[in-house]
Amino acid sequence: MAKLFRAVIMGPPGSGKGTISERIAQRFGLTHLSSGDFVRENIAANTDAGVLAKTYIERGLLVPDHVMTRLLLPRLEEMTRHSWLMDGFPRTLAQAKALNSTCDLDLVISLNIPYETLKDRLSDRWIHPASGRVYNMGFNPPRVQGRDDISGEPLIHHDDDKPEALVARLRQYKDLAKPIINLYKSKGILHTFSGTDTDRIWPYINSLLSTKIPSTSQTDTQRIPMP
Ligand SMILES: Nc1ncnc2c1ncn2[C@@H]1O[C@H](COP(=O)(O)OP(=O)(O)OP(=O)(O)O)[C@@H](O)[C@H]1O
Ligand SMILES: Nc1nc2c(ncn2[C@@H]2O[C@H](COP(=O)(O)OP(=O)(O)O)[C@@H](O)[C@H]2O)c(=O)[nH]1
Repeated sequence: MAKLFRAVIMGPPGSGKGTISERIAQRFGLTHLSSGDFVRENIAANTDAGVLAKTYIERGLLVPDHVMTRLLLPRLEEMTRHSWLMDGFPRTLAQAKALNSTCDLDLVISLNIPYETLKDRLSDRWIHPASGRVYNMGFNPPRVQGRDDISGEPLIHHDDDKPEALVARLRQYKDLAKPIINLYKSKGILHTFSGTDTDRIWPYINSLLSTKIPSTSQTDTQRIPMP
């Protein structure tokens, strides 16, 4: 069997983690794991961890580390036969250390996007809450305005994505991400990409991954929903 590939994508809110993760998943056959989607699935399924997580999300807070690690790490341990890309985790140094003790990461992508760009993108971000599908009125608009392409259900705009909330979210990201980025830098697995357009950053990420992911694993792996 080809060597498995494990990667993490980091970046501030609106930096394109979800958009780029989808492209990577399609191009390289990695399973895209999103911590936010996973939390939402647990909330919908009313699991103990989901019920607890909801109380934090409703207050606009991060879910505590012990809840996140309890939710995610057992799932990762089960994914022994799949290459994956994790989006949204780790968000704290404690989470990064817990992840370290579960698996050896091959690569970390860090997105470095100017504040003005984030502000513009998020003020135009529309989400289908049930699936987590994301649209942007200029960049990837839905086929029917205000409606999800697949389900036809209404799209929503999060209060969190308004410019007033963004400054605080960005500050929190910077504070929490700094030690994580330093950790991955010291391990020699950090790759940072800067710019204002996903379409311009993508070719660099694509060529980096082409050198790292053996071609056999690109065909051996398949996309599966998270167990
Ligand atoms: N690794 C994590 N640690 C703590 N809380 C998390 C983590 N991942 C997700 N969450 C919780 O789930 C919520 C939704 O996560 P998700 O990543 O979808 O959206 P977000 O925080 O708006 O991020 P972004 O704007 O970067 O896409 C977060 O706001 C947070 O409360
Ligand atoms: N205008 C524009 N919007 C983009 C670009 N890349 C992503 N987006 C949109 O910006 C928003 C944030 O992207 P997303 O992938 O959700 O970022 P995340 O918060 O880091 O996961 C979404 O509405 C995307 O559709 C880009 O290059 N230009």
